[in-house]
Amino acid sequence: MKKNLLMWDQTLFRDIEVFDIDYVPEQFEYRDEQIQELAYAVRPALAGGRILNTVCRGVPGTGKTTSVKKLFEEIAGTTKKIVPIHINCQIDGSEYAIFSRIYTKLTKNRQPPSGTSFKMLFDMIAKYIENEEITPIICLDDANYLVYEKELNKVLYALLRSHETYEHVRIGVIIIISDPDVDLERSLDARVASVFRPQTIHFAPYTASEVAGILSQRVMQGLYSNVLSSDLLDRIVDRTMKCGDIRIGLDLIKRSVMNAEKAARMNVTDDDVTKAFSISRDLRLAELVRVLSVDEANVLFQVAEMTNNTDIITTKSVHSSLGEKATGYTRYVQIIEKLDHLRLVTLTYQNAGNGRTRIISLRYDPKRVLALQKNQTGCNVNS
Ligand SMILES: Nc1ncnc2c1ncn2[C@@H]1O[C@H](COP(=O)(O)OP(=O)(O)OP(=O)(O)O)[C@@H](O)[C@H]1O
Repeated sequence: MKKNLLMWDQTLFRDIEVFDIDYVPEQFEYRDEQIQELAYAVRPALAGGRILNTVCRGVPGTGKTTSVKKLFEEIAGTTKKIVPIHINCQIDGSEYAIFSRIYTKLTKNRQPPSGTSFKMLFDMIAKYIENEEITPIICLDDANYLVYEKELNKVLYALLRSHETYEHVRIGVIIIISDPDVDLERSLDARVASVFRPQTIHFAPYTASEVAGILSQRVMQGLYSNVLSSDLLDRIVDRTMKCGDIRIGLDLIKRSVMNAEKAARMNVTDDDVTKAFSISRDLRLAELVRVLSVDEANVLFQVAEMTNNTDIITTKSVHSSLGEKATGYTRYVQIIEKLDHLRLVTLTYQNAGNGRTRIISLRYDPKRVLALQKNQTGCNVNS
């Protein structure tokens, strides 16, 4: 015990921040083509023209956010006339939240006065853009959440048709979608589709050698030499490929090294990686649970509880067992469908006596879901 405490300040990390999920790496390989395409879409705005609206598609952890952030850094260093704004739609998931964020970012931290209606908020943003003579480029990251919440059309309509009311306002849009099941064309209604004809940039999953390249670069930057052997790094690459998300690899390295530090060892062992994996493999699950609203989380945890004890779980049985935590049935159905979109549960129809009943199956081990319930407040898998 004493030894561990004394050794604690002898860190094995050269720079622990390089393993953070939102870290933007200096060296960013394998995505030159996509960044070129993004730059090509934005370039007309430098000459006072229109931006080519763009959709970036690819499963989680394929470098979409980082590519856009790289482009945004470059724009910010080149001109003050184009103002890039990155919005995380997992956090800002409604039209009002998105436009408040745009206002706050444009005006550098001024909050819209409380009670401001959407129309007033939009007017303040448009006037600011006209007065400053700027062109904002809005990146709606993880816009699939807006599709689930049926907010995407409203947001795009307001952004793309703004110049009809405000002559000098031009807003460029970059959308990032990480859910391969979202059919964007079918999600757009006709009045939006008529003005939104984006180009699509595809981000394919990384190959094993690309994952190895990215992770070993991060190891060199973030760890002292010999902390992680090349054999163990290979094992981590292997697990990352099986999970299909590079972020799991980054998290796994960080946790494995923290395990070694806790045991006051100078290097990572096989056991450190195994232990770390039992947590890192749930990275995505934990991220999803963390951003659920209280009502959504209540439904998910209820499904997990019932999965532990019941064979067949139906939409009706979950709703009635929620007791005083239950919302109205219409809202409840929206929640269940959202959990299905997020691939936390699967919904299937079953023809039962008086009409069609939906069966809910949890996609994860219920114990692993319920474990997140305990640390739901402040449950941050990055720390
Ligand atoms: N080519 C790369 N080189 C170095 N690091 C990378 C590369 N691609 C991704 N990463 C790292 O992987 C992590 C995830 O990348 P990023 O957030 O850009 O993916 P994403 O496709 O936007 O994922 P999501 O859809 O979940 O938002 C980040 O920490 C990023 O730094």
